[in-house]
Amino acid sequence: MAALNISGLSKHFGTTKAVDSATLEIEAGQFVGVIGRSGAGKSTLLRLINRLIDPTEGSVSFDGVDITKLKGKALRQWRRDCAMIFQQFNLVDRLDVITNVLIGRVAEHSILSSTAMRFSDAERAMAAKALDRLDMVPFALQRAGTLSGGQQQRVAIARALVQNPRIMLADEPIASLDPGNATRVMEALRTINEEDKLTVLVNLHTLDTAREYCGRIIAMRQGQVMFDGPAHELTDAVVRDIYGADGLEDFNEAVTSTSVKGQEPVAA
Ligand SMILES: Nc1ncnc2c1ncn2[C@@H]1O[C@H](COP(=O)(O)OP(=O)(O)OP(=O)(O)O)[C@@H](O)[C@H]1O
Repeated sequence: MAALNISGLSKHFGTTKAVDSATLEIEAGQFVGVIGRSGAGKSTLLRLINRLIDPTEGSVSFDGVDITKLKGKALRQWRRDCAMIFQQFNLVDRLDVITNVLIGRVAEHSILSSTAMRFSDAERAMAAKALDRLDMVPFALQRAGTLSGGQQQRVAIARALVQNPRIMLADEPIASLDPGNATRVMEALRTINEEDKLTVLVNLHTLDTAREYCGRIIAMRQGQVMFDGPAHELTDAVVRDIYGADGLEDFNEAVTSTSVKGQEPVAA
């Protein structure tokens, strides 16, 4: 049985079908890229999986458990199992890096101990190990707000790792980064996928990145899954079929637009 089974999943916002009857099976340990233009439904799909939102129709199950039906403690446990990386990192700028990573452990604590930021030595060791995997130990005591975007995203990945997740979801994790930092973040996700055999589902605007890192690509358009297969099968011709003549240019434009935040694109 696949680790993640998505069946007839839909989410409507008024008349907008953000996700429209998606059916997907994702095996444990896969590195899956979800691509599509802005508004295609990629974020909504991830938010349905981690239960930030509830579906209009359909189900999502993980290892045979229907997570769309979870409530209370079981739902909180699922949110811990299902780590989420966001485009804007969501770190606490004024706190140092190691404390931001330890926030990934807060769900394991009582309200009192988490408010007081009391963490065990074992948890501190876990946070240090996660930072080490992301080459961020030298920054452990620096305030998160002083780091570059790429460094902040690596801290966010470390924070996700200390949750001991069973699946990692990343919603456009490199959309705000220059190409060099984008590569480091994607490499970090790849290493985690390979070493921990952790299933990674990552939303991407850029086709080239998806082809380079993701063994499997899911292409969405207007809420629907238009392609689901190995990266090498998503040829330029298939992209044109799905997205029309402008499809490739759109995705290439997305590559350029991610690289303009004050930095020149790095030559290939
Ligand atoms: N909370 C909401 N209320 C109303 N409409 C929404 C809401 N969330 C998403 N939508 C709509 O659902 C559609 C899919 O949005 P979604 O954010 O999932 O797309 P996306 O592919 O992730 O786009 P982007 O790359 O811009 O993040 C869009 O038309 C969007 O406007």
